[in-house]
Amino acid sequence: MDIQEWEKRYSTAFSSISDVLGDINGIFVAYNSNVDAIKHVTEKDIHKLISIVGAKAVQQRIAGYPREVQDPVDLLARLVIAMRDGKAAEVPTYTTDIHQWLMDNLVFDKARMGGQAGIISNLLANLGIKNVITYVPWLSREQAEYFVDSPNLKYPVIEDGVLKLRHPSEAYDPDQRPKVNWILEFSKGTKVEYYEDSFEVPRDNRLIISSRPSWLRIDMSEQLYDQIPHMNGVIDGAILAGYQMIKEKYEDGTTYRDYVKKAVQVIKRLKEGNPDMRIHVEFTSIQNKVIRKTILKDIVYKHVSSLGLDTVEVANALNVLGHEELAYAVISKGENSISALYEGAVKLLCELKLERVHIHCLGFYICVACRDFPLSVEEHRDALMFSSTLAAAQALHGGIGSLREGEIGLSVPISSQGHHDLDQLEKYLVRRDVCTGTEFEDGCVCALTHDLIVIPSKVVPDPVATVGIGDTISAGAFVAILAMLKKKNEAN
Ligand SMILES: Nc1ncnc2c1ncn2[C@@H]1O[C@H](COP(=O)(O)O)[C@@H](O)[C@H]1O
Ligand SMILES: O=P(O)(O)OC[C@H]1O[C@](O)(COP(=O)(O)O)[C@@H](O)[C@@H]1O
Ligand SMILES: [Mg+2]
Repeated sequence: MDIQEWEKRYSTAFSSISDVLGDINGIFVAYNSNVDAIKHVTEKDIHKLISIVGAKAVQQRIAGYPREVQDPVDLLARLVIAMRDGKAAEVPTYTTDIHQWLMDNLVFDKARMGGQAGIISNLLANLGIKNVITYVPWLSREQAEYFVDSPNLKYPVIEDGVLKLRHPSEAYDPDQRPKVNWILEFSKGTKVEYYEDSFEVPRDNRLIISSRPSWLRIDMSEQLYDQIPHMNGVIDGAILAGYQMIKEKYEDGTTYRDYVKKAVQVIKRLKEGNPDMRIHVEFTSIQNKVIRKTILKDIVYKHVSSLGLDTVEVANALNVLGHEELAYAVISKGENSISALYEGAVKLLCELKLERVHIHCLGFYICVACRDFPLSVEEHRDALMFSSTLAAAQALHGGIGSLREGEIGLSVPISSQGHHDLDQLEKYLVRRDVCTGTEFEDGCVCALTHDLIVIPSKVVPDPVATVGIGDTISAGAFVAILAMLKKKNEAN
């Protein structure tokens, strides 16, 4: 299908999804909200930082590929790697010294709502979903201020043993400290020269320095846990994220197993009374492989319906599931990478017993779904086009204040590179008899064991920021799916 025809489909999809979004009763979103301190790193900034810590030290540390930021050299090593590859990355830091060092040497441009759950909660409230029940285990006064001031955004509290839904500004813990992450955004074309090396940044992206203070827990009080089923009348689905925060061992003797068990119990409670409740997990960068594997095998497997990820995250997931070669093919830039992404998506769908896997890339999205999912491939495709429109609006303006503002994304052209990249996948699938070229043409393929939906996506050449676009895509598509399911159920 040519780009113009795709553009027409985009407009129709956006309006048909907009018409049904109001049918959703509500959605539960947990766990990670934080404050993002965003800094756009210029050539001058990066050279200044490298000269402070020493170019030779950075060069040596790059070889060690630090998976945690313990000092400024680790930080610079990971920043140079992310800028050199143009890849998104998130690295944890367990010390407040890094925050202080960045404050002293860089100073952020702006502070915004951060964390998948925080970003998604605000987005869905702004899109007008009737009840967005957001939950963060560390709701500080400062954090509460970053939630949109809207009556449909609610926080669960227990008052006299009864579940009440209040705005976060009426529910925060005054003794709780805020969690602040640093987002170091960089632009395509930025030139970096250091030691004996030099390069030009190939793509707009960012490095996230995720603060992990010792009080951080993916958890909820016993009382709230008991009351979860009372939310079931209000919500049609849940979006869960933030499991990357789980640590192998805690100072109090507990381990990741305790928190994984609790996380699974929460999902079970959410499904009590409504076993068909759909749960989406938004994946992210997880440096610790034990935790990454456990999240996939113990939380996602069998308990979750839908998974959203970017390219690097697909490779990371495949890697810990024992598909190292495929993981390597996914991140290699060659012609095989799009077919590897598709094969990877199918592996995740089958091995994790999911209903849908949505991979968002720059220029196209790939979604695989199980054959018996109660929506047609065309409906899945509408959800993807709706989400790509929102992503374009997010990249254009850095936020979406209403469904109307989301619609602005329609003015962003579909990526011709993404459209072209899909040709590689078509050739691969036709060669393997998965489908014919005609079947692939409109992005809807019914393969033997799964459905495959692909779309070329809209790409903003100079995004305001890249952080949070993936969350917007996955949440947008997932609520579109929930809305269409709701409509269908009501009609039956
Ligand atoms: N400039 C962009 N325009 C539209 N969409 C974009 C742009 N840059 C990135 N994206 C999309 O966002 C995800 C990033 O996902 P994360 O989970 O935040 O890494 C990327 O895959 C693109 O689909
Ligand atoms: O692991 P943490 O500390 O929750 O950090 C999550 C980080 O990811 C983000 O939610 C962004 O998500 P994406 O990487 O999907 O864009 C940031 O806002 C936040 O700082
Ligand atoms: Mg993401």
